Amino acid sequence: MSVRPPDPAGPPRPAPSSAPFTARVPGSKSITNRALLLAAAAVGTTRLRAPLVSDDTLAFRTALTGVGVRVDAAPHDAYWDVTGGGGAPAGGGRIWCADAGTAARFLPPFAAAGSGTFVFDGSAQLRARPSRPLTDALTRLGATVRTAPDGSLPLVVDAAGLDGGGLTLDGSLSSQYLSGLLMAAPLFRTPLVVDVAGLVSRPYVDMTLALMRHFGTEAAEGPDGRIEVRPGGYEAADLTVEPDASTASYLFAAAAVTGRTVTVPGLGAGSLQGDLRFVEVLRRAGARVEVTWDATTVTGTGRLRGGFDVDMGDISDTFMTLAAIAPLADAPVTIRGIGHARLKESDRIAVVARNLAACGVVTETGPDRLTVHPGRPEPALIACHRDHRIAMAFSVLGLGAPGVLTLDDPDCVGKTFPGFHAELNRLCPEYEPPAPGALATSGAAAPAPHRQ
Ligand SMILES: O=C(O)C1=C[C@@H](OP(=O)(O)O)[C@@H](O)[C@H](O)C1
Ligand SMILES: C=C(OP(=O)(O)O)C(=O)O
Repeated sequence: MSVRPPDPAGPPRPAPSSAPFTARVPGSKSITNRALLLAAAAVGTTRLRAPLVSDDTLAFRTALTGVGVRVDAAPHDAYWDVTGGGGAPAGGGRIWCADAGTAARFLPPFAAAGSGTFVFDGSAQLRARPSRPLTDALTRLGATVRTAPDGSLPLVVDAAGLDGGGLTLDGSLSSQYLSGLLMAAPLFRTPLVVDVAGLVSRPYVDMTLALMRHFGTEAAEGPDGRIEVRPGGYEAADLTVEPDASTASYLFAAAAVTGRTVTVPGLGAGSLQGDLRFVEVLRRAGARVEVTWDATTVTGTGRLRGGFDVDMGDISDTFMTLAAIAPLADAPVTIRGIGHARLKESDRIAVVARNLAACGVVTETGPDRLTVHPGRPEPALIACHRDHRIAMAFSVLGLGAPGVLTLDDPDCVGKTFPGFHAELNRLCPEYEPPAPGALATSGAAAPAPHRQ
């Protein structure tokens, strides 16, 4: 990736176009992977329109086809037809989760409700992420689960169906354990009642419950917060996947930083995704935001207002988008409630702080917070740590500080948005996408630095 610095000898760079830009944001990873699972468990064939096609969803789809689920893709992946088995998988298999947290947390409960021996593994990055709350919960429900000594991947599930019962679950590290258990629960022999403590990322659980309802199963949530799911299974139900709200955050932030107008159709007040609330944070930073039922538009001023403190615990995938552009604000910005973001593709608080420090920007961190001070970024090599969101967030910072930033691994965006660099270039022609294969991934042979 590269942003051409203005050439002092050349003609002045034209001001950013004020014409509204309609962004092409690919489908939601979280909706695609939930819908794949629910359709795989359902009776009948579900047409999943506009699915996300990226590393995480292809890993999830391959995992399901590997255990006997049929997925027929239309030309150019306009839709996937998923023919469910009307229950949990039988016969066992080896399941490669790659880097996908959703695969590692949603598929073991689904398998445990079936029969056979299932072996789950993933990349070194995924192995480093915690699974213990989920594997402990499955064991308490009667499953036979073997894990690495720290409770994480690789794990082996000897499945023979599951009874439900009462369960207390620690939700403070990730909400994905709860989502995985809830989606599998209609396939259990008896009702499951879950009492969850310290839940982070709550909007993702609401998305889980809404999609379960779409596929025909209603979970009951009591006033005490307990969630009950009765046996019953799922029915096929066609679905159009919304654009991904976390992905849209980079294009909205680019609008805020460069003074452009960006509209994302298909993503509005009717969205299932909590991460759309990121636009409220941009509003606090001075951008104009319009949310209709089915579209969202952000218009930037080219200047960012700081001096605020925001809890992003429910929408932590978007905290890096704010943190990376925060040096361009006129006063410090503090982001709180994001301790669990240390357990994702990278320790995101530490990695953001180190990359901002490399740019000469002052930050302060705590176990679950980050403060970013204003500063003009200096030339730096951004260490992505194979984290797609670090790469995308710092690319947007580069728009506000032309000529100074280099990503060590631009291709890691493929986890959720393979076309990211091309789309940012379509919005901001001054942004030069990296040439394919021009850069090595981190950890491989020394990358040829790519200047922004
Ligand atoms: O359920 C989901 O689809 C997700 C939940 C969130 O994880 P945590 O619950 O671990 O915060 C989010 O970060 C992840 O990208 C997707
Ligand atoms: C945390 C993320 O992914 P996952 O947990 O699904 O691997 C993410 O996409 O930012």
